[in-house]
Amino acid sequence: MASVAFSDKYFESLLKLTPNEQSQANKAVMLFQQDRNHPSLNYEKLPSFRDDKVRSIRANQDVRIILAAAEKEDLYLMLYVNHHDTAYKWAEKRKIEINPNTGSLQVFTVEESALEPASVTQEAPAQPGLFDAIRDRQLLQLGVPEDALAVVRSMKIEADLETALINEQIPKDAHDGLFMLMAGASFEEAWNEVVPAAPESVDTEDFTTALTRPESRALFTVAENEQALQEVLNQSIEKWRVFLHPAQRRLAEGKKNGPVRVLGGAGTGKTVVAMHRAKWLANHLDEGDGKILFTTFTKNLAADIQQNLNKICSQESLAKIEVLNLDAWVMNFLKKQGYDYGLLLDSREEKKLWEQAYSEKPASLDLGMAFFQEEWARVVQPQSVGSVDEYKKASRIGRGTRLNRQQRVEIWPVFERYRHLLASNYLKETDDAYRDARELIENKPELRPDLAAVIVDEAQDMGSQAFMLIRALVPPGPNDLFIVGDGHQRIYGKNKVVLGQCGIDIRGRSARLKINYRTTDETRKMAVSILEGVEVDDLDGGQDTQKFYHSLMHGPAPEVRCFESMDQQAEAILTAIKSNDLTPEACCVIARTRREVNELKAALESRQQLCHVLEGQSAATPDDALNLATMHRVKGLEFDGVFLASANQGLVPLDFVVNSAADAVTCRQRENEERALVYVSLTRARKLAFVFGYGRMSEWFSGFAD
Ligand SMILES: Nc1ncnc2c1ncn2[C@@H]1O[C@H](COP(=O)(O)OP(=O)(O)OP(=O)(O)O)[C@@H](O)[C@H]1O
Repeated sequence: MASVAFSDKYFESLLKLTPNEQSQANKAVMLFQQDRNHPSLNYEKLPSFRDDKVRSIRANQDVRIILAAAEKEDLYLMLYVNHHDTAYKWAEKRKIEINPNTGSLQVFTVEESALEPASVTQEAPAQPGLFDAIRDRQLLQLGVPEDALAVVRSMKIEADLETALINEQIPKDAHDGLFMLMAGASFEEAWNEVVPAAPESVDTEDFTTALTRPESRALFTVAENEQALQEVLNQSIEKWRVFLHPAQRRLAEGKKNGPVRVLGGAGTGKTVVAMHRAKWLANHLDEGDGKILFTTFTKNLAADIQQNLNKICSQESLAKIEVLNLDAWVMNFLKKQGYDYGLLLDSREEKKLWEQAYSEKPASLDLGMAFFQEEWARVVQPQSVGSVDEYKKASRIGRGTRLNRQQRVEIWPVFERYRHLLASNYLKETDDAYRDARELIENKPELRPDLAAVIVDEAQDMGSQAFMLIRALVPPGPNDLFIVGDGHQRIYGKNKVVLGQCGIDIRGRSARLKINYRTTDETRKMAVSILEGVEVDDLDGGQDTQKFYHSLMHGPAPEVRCFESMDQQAEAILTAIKSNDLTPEACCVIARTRREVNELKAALESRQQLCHVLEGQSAATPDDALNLATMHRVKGLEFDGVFLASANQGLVPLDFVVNSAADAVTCRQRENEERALVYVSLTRARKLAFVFGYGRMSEWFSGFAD
């Protein structure tokens, strides 16, 4: 029986047809797989098609499917579907080839006269080309098809590269390398990134082998038999939409020799990769290997991930994956061992305990309560300091207030009292619970949960105790840990973790994702500019960078406006939703504090706008209701339209948080976290972002205001 493969473009075009036409197209493909010469299909090659392999079949009287045939291999690649004239026009200029250098399957347009590319700028001929410094041979090595060399050579400005991609004059995999060159990478850097496993030899007639390469699988889904074909056609729209980029696929699939760390800016598909990794592991685990724990920092994100996994995994795979935020996992585990403590999660209760402990402070030292809380969170807890002797020796690198040994001895009773208060109230901080669970497992290996692998999302918000526990959960070995995170999005005041110091050795197994699939480049740029100057870590003691982080989508730059009052701001939000053809339920109004969210809600409701505040694990947004949330709550989510609202002085950054820091170093850390919150908020936008304020606009946006 024939094998059928579908390109991403095929699904993209299929989704634009009516449901009836989609189902007719699906039926035609099913019939084609059984009997390609069935008379109703009218399988034919038109003389106007440039590529000899391109054919068409009928889905109904008007709709045509364009495909490429590798008849010797009984393999057919569905490329495009549309109404008759549009489909044929599309087919005329298409070429489908196996790239002789990279081995990937490429689909691209060849213009009538390749030397006269339609898309390039009309700049003066004297202007240098974007890729003048690169030889033809190098361009070919990066996967540029020979037929596209002329187009590449005629590119003068950044927009030319993008137009060529949009017009499909260069294949997607070749675009990646060209983009890196344009952004300043050397040829070697670009080549290592986009062709990390160059094939030794390529048979340009062997389509079956070409389809197995990650570069091709980023574009094609293969169905080898009838059942597989049914599955592909019946799968959810979400699945049709996401074709893993080769860089994502390489991470998600295959055996790894130990812990893997994946970094990447917002929207680069880290969670998607982590989910596909879970799926791959579940499909490749042997009987009796144990389960996969997929864990995150927040409960809400775990719930979202479970929902999305349900869409991409079979029931059998799902049964092998447990999705739970780490706090919940650790408390379940400890309760089963008879642990009698609750987690201290209520900040008011925490404050009460600190006020009592603070009474132990020596009168001779002028240190505020905030100092003790920070010292506890950044020194005592992460290093498991349990006695005054240990505290005398503890590392205080990065702390802004100096303390000599004698002073450490003098203030230790405050921490001792705090610990005592926790114990007498049957409370533990999360770090204590992580440590207790780890020690239990280390002392009694038979208690170690039956896990084959742990996948960690939002790793930047987890501290060293969390990672030491995670390390203890699975024995070191192949496929053990898969960790994804982004230091730019650290918003919960945690110390930077150094994985190597938690026994997690990621050397040689780390990667960085660079393409933002969610946000337009204009919004992304504004979000990144807020973080300018902030040093961001790579979770392992080094520095992260946003070099080559980009987005392929474009739109207007976020509109920044300051109004006279909250009321005017609310009115402007509603006007912007209407005038930009957005629906309220696909938008979110994001503010820094819960109180501000409530004020916005009142102002919007007084204008008869139904509102839906996202809190905890909220139910689905009702039709016509506008989402509202705090900056913390939108982590991991996405919306068509995002309103970063009440971006006023005093609120962004939140004065109270920044100014209550005990010293200059902590003050800077907190300000950086406030910047990260803005970065997270803006990068939730799929189509449009707005930054609105009233009274006095935040200084961070004064440069953008009109
Ligand atoms: N290869 C891809 N093709 C198309 N869409 C993709 C691809 N990878 C990811 N996406 C989409 O991009 C969006 C962002 O993905 P995801 O949430 O995994 O990113 P992330 O890096 O975890 O983001 P953040 O750190 O901001 O939460 C999602 O809508 C996802 O479906």
